[in-house]
Formats: sequence, structure tokens, C-alpha cells
Amino acid sequence: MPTDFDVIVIGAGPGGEVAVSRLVAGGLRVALVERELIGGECAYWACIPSKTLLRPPEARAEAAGAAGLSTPEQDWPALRDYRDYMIRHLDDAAQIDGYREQGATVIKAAARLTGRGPWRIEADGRQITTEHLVIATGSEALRPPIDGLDQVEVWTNREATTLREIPRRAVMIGGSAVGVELGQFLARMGSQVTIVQRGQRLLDREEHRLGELVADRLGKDGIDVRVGRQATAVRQEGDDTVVELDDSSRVHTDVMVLGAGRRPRTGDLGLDAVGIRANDRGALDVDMHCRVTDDGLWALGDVTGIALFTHVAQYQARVVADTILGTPRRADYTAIPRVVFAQPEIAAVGLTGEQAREQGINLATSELDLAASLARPWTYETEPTGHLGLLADRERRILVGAWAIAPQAGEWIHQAALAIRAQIPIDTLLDQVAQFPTYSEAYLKATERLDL
Ligand SMILES: Cc1cc2nc3c(=O)[nH]c(=O)nc-3n(C[C@H](O)[C@H](O)[C@H](O)COP(=O)(O)OP(=O)(O)OC[C@H]3O[C@@H](n4cnc5c(N)ncnc54)[C@H](O)[C@@H]3O)c2cc1C
Ligand SMILES: NC(=O)c1ccc[n+]([C@@H]2O[C@H](COP(=O)([O-])OP(=O)(O)OC[C@H]3O[C@@H](n4cnc5c(N)ncnc54)[C@H](O)[C@@H]3O)[C@@H](O)[C@H]2O)c1
Repeated sequence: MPTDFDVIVIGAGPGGEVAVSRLVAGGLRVALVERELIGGECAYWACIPSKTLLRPPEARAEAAGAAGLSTPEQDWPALRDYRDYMIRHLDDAAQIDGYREQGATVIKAAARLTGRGPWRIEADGRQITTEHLVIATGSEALRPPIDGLDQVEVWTNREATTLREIPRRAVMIGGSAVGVELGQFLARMGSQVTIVQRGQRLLDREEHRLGELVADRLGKDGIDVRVGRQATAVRQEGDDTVVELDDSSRVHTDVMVLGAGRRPRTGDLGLDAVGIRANDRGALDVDMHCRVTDDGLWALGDVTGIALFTHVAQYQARVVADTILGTPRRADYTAIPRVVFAQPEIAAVGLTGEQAREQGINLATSELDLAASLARPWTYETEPTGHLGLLADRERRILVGAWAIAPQAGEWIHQAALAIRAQIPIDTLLDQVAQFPTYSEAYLKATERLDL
């Protein structure tokens, strides 16, 4: 049966965008359906504004730590204007034109699935059919079960990244990527910040040691870090929002910011109408090609719940597009970098010690204090800190994981990512030569310390 399109992509976040461009370049008839803004969460309310906001406080702290420099002044209105420029003033007109020029049909409307065999969706009052349907609808902030949450003003990542004024006080619910990045940003801009973290450590999915080191750094920013704690209730008392914790303590604040995880956006897609079920976390389960079903339903990005990063959404988009275009690819998630853009940067890749032991790996680990071992930290800043940790498989003699907290760790963690992904033999790593004086020299020293 002829269809209106070869592929319809629902959702124009970074995942949907890459899929569309690749599929159009491959000569297919493609429609992109987006109900808000082309660019998705990442471009307007997540990665781009948060990294834009974090950079000046990072540069300021780095300047303060470089010999002979004074601390630069912070200019919030100028930073706010640049943030607004970077999020395109929440206007996607140029993006719509861009995709139309590429040859895609762009429909600005919410899509719902209405039929199968062929796939049919309803958008903007129209029914359209397609051979392949790609769901790339992303995720939204999870609202934890806290009494009174609906009665007070709460910021999700959207309000936090588009903020106009710096609040005097902020309570972050959740102490992982969102809580750490936005918590440090607010603290550096002068807010009094409390992080309430349910897990026993900050960044509780990462190596235990990293959580301790991060808590230490955030403590130096004056952030009140409460681990192993949850908010149970929240209420308004005059001008104050009062957050009650499970140890009966109370924190008075001006805003409460949610960073307690994400929920895939599948609820209003009409999946029931076509006999598809999301899993119990609301995500769409996919196979290694990102297929939901064998008859042309695909999913990519946050909606799959696999690893909620833009680079993963874009990778899955390449896998989906190439597979649809006739060059099947399998997604391999073994060496996806995970960077938290705090100052200094926090980076990890591959397995944690706990995950490696669960997999029965005979594990060798090492940790390097960068200031005690390298020249670069001292040429970089007057009070250097930083650590690199490595995890290796003794039997296969390859790296299986790495973590770091140090300046620019988000850049040089990619060496570990490549070593893990390509299974570079430890003996090759022991023969590497890194430029002197760089942070990259840490890899040789940390590899030499592995008890293999
Ligand atoms: C504060 C914050 C900072 C982050 N920083 C980083 C970072 O630095 N690096 C990184 O890699 N990741 C970061 N992330 C994660 C990153 O934002 C996501 O992983 C990424 O946006 C996922 O892309 P996506 O394409 O799957 O979905 P999204 O970006 O969520 O886009 C999905 C799109 O689908 C649309 N949509 C949904 N339902 C429908 C429907 N029914 N019909 C039509 N359209 C629909 C939505 O409107 C949206 O535009 C951050 C997240 C947060 C919250
Ligand atoms: N730099 C980046 O790449 C970046 C930055 C921000 C966000 N992200 C992505 O966005 C996603 C969402 O980030 P996130 O930090 O919101 O979620 P997350 O799922 O990474 O972590 C949520 C944290 O909140 C804690 N938590 C959960 N419920 C809680 C409660 N009721 N009270 C207190 N603490 C609670 C958990 O212990 C956990 O540590 C992540 O998967 C991350 O990959 C990436």
C-alpha cells in the first residue's frame, strides 16, 4: 500500500534532528513532527543553556586560581543575554526553514499514533501514513512524591535554565547531573544552595569515590549537601518555601529545583491504539538496532530510557537511519562518556567497580592524585586538585572503566573512551607517550599503578 512518507519522525530533539537529516540525505521522503520547538529539550532548556550558564563562573574560578590574576567581575545581565541568544530566544523559525530546505516536511503539532499496517498518525487534524515511524519524543522532569508539591512554585530544568533573576536561596532535589551542575551554578552566582540527595552519595550511579570527591568540592562552594535524605513535604510560609526532609529537618528557600530524574514522554502518544506498551518506567524497549517492533516502529533518545544524553540520542539516530537506509548497525553502549560540567569537570566512561564485579570481571583498579604526580596541574592553577581512576580487566588486560575530576576532564576522558571501546591492550597503553605537561600524562601513570 503506498504511504504518504517513507519515514515520519516524531520529536525534533537532537535525536530526531539527526535522524531526519540523515534520512533525507539518503533520499527518503521524510516528515518531522514537533509540538514545541525544533531542537528539543537540549537546545532550549537543558544542555545548551546550562553549559552556557556554567562557563563564566568556571572561567572566573579558573582565573582566580591562576597565578597573578584577580577575580573577574560577574555580569549577570550580560550572561543572561548571551544565554537568551544561545537558546535562540525560544524561536525555531530558522530551524523550520532549514529542514524544509533540506527536503523534509515539517509539521508543528502534537502527533498521536492512530493505526498500524501501515503506520498512521494524526497531527494538526491530518491523518498521515508512513512505512517507518520513529519515536524520538524525549523525556520530562520527574515529579517526586512530595506532599504539597503542587501547591508551591517548583522549578524544573525549564525554569532553572531560563531563569531571569538569581534566587537568594535554592533547594535542589536530587544530587546527580542536574543537581550538581545547576546547584554549583546557582551557588557561584551567589545563591545559598542546599542539595537534598536520596542516594547515599552525590552522583550515586558513578564510582563511590567520585561522589565523595564531588561532595568535597561542592562543600568548598558553600553548598549544604545532604545525602541519604529525601524531601517529604513542602509548603509556603509567607515569602518562604519550606521543605521538610525525612530526618524532620526543614530548609527555608526561595525556590525548589527538581533534578530527581526524568520520565520518558510516551503517555500521550496513543500507544494503546496500536497495541504498543511502554515499560514500567514509561520507556520504549528497543533492540540493538533501536527497533520497537519488526514492522517499522523505531525509538531513539531519552524515550528509550537507555542513557539520557544528547550524544546517545544522536548515536541511536545514526543507527536507526543507517539501518532504515539498508546498512544495518548495532548500537554499542560500552564506552559512552558521561560528563558533568561542574568546575572542575567530572567525567566517567565504561563500567564502575560495582558493575564490573557484578559482571564477574577480575578487576584491577588504580587512582592517581594528579597534583602529586604531574606538572600540568601546577602550571594550570596555584592550588591544584584532581584525580583519575582506572579500572582494568586482569584477564583480558584491557581497560573497562575510567573516571576523573579535574580541569577539562570532559575532553581528555575521551582517550579512555577510545581505549575501552577499541579494547586497546594495556601493553600498548603502557607504551604511550603523552605531550608534557598535560593532564593526558595521567593515563600512563595511572596505568602503571594497576595491579595487573
Ligand atoms: C538540565 C539538563 C542538562 C543537560 N545537559 C546535557 C549535556 O550537557 N549533555 C548531554 O549529552 N545531555 C544533557 N542533558 C540530557 C539531554 O538534554 C537529553 O538526553 C536530550 O535532550 C535527549 O534528546 P531527545 O532527542 O531524545 O529528546 P528531547 O530533547 O527531549 O526532544 C524531544 C522532542 O519531542 C517533542 N515531542 C514530544 N512528544 C511529542 C509529540 N507527541 N508530538 C510531537 N512532538 C513531540 C518534544 O516537544 C521535544 O522537542 C541534559 C538534561 C537536562 C535536564
Ligand atoms: N552533563 C550532562 O550530560 C547532563 C547534565 C544534566 C542532566 N543530564 C541527563 O539528564 C538526566 C536527568 O538528570 P537528573 O540529575 O535529573 O537525574 P538522574 O536520574 O541522573 O539522578 C537523579 C538523582 O536524584 C536522586 N533522587 C531521586 N529521587 C529523589 C528524591 N525524591 N529526593 C532526593 N533525591 C532524589 C537520585 O538518588 C539520583 O541521584 C540524566 O540521566 C542525565 O544523563 C546530563
